[in-house]
Amino acid sequence: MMSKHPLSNPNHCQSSTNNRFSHLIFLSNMPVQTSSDKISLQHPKGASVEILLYGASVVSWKAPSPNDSAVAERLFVSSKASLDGSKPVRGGIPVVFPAFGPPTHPEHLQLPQHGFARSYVWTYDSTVMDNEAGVSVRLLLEPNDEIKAIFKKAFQLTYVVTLAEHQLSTDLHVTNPSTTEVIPFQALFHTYYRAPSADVVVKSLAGLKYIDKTASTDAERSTLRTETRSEVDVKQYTDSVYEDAPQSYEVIWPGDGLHIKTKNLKDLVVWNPQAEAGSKIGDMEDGGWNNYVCVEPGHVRGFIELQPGKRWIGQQVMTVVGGGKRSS
Ligand SMILES: O=P(O)(O)OC[C@H]1O[C@@H](O)[C@H](O)[C@@H](O)[C@@H]1O
Repeated sequence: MMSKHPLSNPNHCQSSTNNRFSHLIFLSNMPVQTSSDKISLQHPKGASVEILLYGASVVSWKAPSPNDSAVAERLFVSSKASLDGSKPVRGGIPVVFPAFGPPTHPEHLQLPQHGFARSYVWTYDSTVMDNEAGVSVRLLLEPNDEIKAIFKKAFQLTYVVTLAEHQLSTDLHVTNPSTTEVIPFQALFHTYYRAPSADVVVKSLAGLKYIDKTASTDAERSTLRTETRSEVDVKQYTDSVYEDAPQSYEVIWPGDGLHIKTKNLKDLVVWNPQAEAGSKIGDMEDGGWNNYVCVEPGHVRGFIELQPGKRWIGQQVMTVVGGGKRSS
């Protein structure tokens, strides 16, 4: 019996659908395609997603606008990004775990910047949902010998990517299989939205405390400031970490926009290097900073201490609202 709405039931698979017509439609559209290095999801109303197994990196999200149904790419990936697994992808949605930025926790000191989740090959686990409401897949990352050499904790990471008509959700599940040890970690979705950086603003940050990582001294970088702007722009080099944020934001520019909702991701990073810092990034295309804003929900101020046997889930839900339509 199908008692739940399909989107609320992640175990509702194509094989269990009782609608033989939608089954036929989905078979002909091939909603989930997997290859040795990539997973592609296709929604019948035109949206699509591509996920590299390397880093579980979402490298494309195309979705129609509710205004005019025109399907457009919603994410920015630098034309100089390496997509061959040789380094983390410059763009899309890299997964940051278990450390944000240069590692600071004593148990993270051997980790690279932003941790290791974005630079190892994940495995495709299953298709968790495949119906008219959405298409969803699950990927897994468990410790391999290289990870064990730099991070001593047992863990399992599960990543669920769900595509709906105007919406993309990413859920990171961190499981602690140990019976004795705690896992200290930070996590963040490093989402690069394709948007004109001269015009885009991020709303719902006024009144929040934040640190400004562009400041020139350590003392200034760690000073807690208060955001006074109701619309935060990135016309200048911006690298701000907001804490205890409302977990509901708008990223808007003339004619288009997105709404972002998160769970268990109390902090928000807004980053755009502009030419000042962007020209020093080797895999950033020339002028690439004009074409995106990173709005990155995470838990990065302080650490989550995941107790033995427990699971933590962090989620971001991104919805295209188009121009002229704003959530309240
Ligand atoms: O070059 P990376 O490691 O992908 O990091 C890019 C940026 O990522 C942001 O999340 C950080 O706040 C910035 O400080 C950093 O420069």
